[in-house]
Parts: sequence; C-alpha cells; structure tokens
Amino acid sequence: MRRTDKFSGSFLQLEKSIQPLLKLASLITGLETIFVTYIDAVQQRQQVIWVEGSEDIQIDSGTELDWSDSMCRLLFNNDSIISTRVKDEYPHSTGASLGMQTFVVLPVRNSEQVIGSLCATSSRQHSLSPEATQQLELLAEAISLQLDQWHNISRLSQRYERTRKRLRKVKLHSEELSQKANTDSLTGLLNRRGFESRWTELKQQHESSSVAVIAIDLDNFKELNDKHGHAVGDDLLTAFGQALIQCSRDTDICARMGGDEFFWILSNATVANAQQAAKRLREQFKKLSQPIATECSLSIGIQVKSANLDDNLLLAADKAMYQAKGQGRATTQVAAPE
Ligand SMILES: Nc1nc2c(ncn2[C@@H]2O[C@H](COP(=O)(O)OP(=O)(O)OP(=O)(O)O)[C@@H](O)[C@H]2O)c(=O)[nH]1
Repeated sequence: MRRTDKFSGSFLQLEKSIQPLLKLASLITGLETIFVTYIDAVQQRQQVIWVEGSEDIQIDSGTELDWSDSMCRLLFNNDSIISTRVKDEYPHSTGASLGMQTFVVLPVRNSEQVIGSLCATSSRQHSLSPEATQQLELLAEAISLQLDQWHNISRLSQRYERTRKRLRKVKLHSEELSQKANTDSLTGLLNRRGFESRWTELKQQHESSSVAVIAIDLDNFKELNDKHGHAVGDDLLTAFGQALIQCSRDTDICARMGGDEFFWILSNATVANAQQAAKRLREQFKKLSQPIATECSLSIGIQVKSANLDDNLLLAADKAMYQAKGQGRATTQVAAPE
C-alpha cells in the first residue's frame, strides 16, 4: 500500500487495520485502484491518504487538491456514488485527465460530518451490482469508525503534548524566576537570599569534613565611589565577582551579601587551603580591576570548622575580617579555632 509520510505513530496502526479493508474493496468492486481521502471542509482541501492497487491511474498518497477540483465533490453534488463514463459525464474533471472511466465514491464520516471518502476507480468501464454497493457501504462505515477513533486519539495526544509543553514552559519560567531571585544582578554571584538557601542546605547535609568560611570586604570602597563615581564602583564590584567565580570550584558557595561584603564557602578545605584561596583571589582581583587596583584592596577573615556547622561560623569569619580591617586593611586574618 502506498501511503503519505505526513502521519506517524498511531497512524501506522490505523494504516495496518485499514489495509485489508481496501483490498476487500477492490475484490468487491473489481476496480483496480482504491483510495481513501481526507476532506478538510474548512480549508476546502482534499488529501489522498492511502492508495491501494494498480499504478494504472496515477494517484499518489499525500496528493492534495482543491475541493473544487475533486471528483468526489462532482459526484456528491449529483447525489451519485458512481460514474461509469467519467470521460463523457465529466470531460473536464481531474478524473478524466487521469484516465478514469469508472469512479465510485462513498463518504467517510464521523458523528458530525463527512471527513473523507472511500474511492474506487478504473480506466475501464465497470458496473456495480446492488450487493457490491451494499458491501462497499459497509466498508466505508468500517473505515469511518476507524478514522474517527484515530482522529479522537490523535486529538487527545495533541492536547496532551500541548499541555506537556505548556507545563515545561511554566517550569522553565519558574526556574528562571527562582534563579533571578537568588542571584545578584551586578556580580552574577548568589545574593543574600541565594546564600541563605545554599548555606542551610550545606548545614543540613554536612557530615565531617572541614568547611572554610571566607568573609571578604572591599577596603575604602566608599572613598573610591566618592572619588570616581558610582559607575566605577559598580565596575569594581563586577570585577571582584568575576575574580571570585574564576577562583572558586563548582561546589563552593560564592555570595554578595550586600554592598561590598562577600562570603566564600569552601567544603573539604583546611585553613591552609583557605589562605591559598584568599591569596589567589587577591591576585585575580588585582588583575581584573586594573587600572584602579592600587586604590582598592581586600580585607579577608577566615574561620574553619569540621563539626556542628552553625551561623557562629559566619560570625567568626566576619569578626576575623573586621580584625583585618583594624590591622590596617589589605590583610587576611584567620580566626582562632573554637
Ligand atoms: N558603586 C556601588 N557602591 C555601592 C553599592 N552598594 C553599596 N555601595 C557603597 O559601598 C560603600 C560601602 O562602604 P563601607 O563598607 O561602609 O565602607 P568602606 O568605604 O568600604 O570602608 P571599609 O569597609 O572600612 O574599608 C558605601 O558607600 C555604599 O554606598 C553598589 O551596588 N554599587
């Protein structure tokens, strides 16, 4: 059976069950070519879905035509189901131009309307006995039921697919919103809200490895803002954000807590690891914040703990950072172990 490639999936199942019916139609009528069409009443188009039989009359599945050019329409309009003299009765028709002499058509309908047609044709003259006509009508009914069922199934699966796509869109949108809500727009780091959620997760999941908290504050940032303007201050914060991202691992938590204050949390890290990380960060920040690097340094506080993570760990790192400020800024202070 030749068929259109436009459809797939459940349509192939439908095709399998229609195929023997078309063969039967050929046996009943004695006509060589049998085909089924789909009629789109709104678009006024007709499409050949399946063709069974000889290649004598060139009808291809997938072929589309205007309803105004349809042989089926001509016969429907004459309240007829058969023409045995197509060339005489419809000399200017598509059927005549394709070499049809006999053309038989029966409507294929769903519960509301005609949705297609079952057609049989031949280049020779054939008559159709009343019994054959009756049998063909039964076949058209069977095809109608199958097509209608398939139509309903495919409508349902299209609706399901649309709902699935809509839900996916909503999910992506809400993920995007939540990502935005947790991110500091200037630096791309987590904001306070994002930090709190990650920090809570870490506290809940933490087992026994040591965790280093690095508190960082830009030195004399207010002065720099006042001297060069807010935009330069923003550029410097952005450069710091980039430096921190470049120095961190995927598992680290990097956040801008507000203004020029940041937290950097490293899992599985010792004091020495944290000091190394702080050193790398200073160097990277210096590189990325040219040409005003000389005017801005970092005060850094470190605290490391391996058990009972709580917010005191943050406070201790922060306190160490303020001690670094007190010692003249641009230094790293490690808090005493608790
Ligand atoms: N450009 C810019 N400035 C900001 C932003 N948020 C906060 N600030 C400014 O950052 C400055 C923070 O200054 P402070 O932390 O009080 O003090 P500081 O000048 O850094 O001095 P020390 O911390 O003692 O070294 C304030 O002047 C804020 O107005 C921002 O998003 N962009």
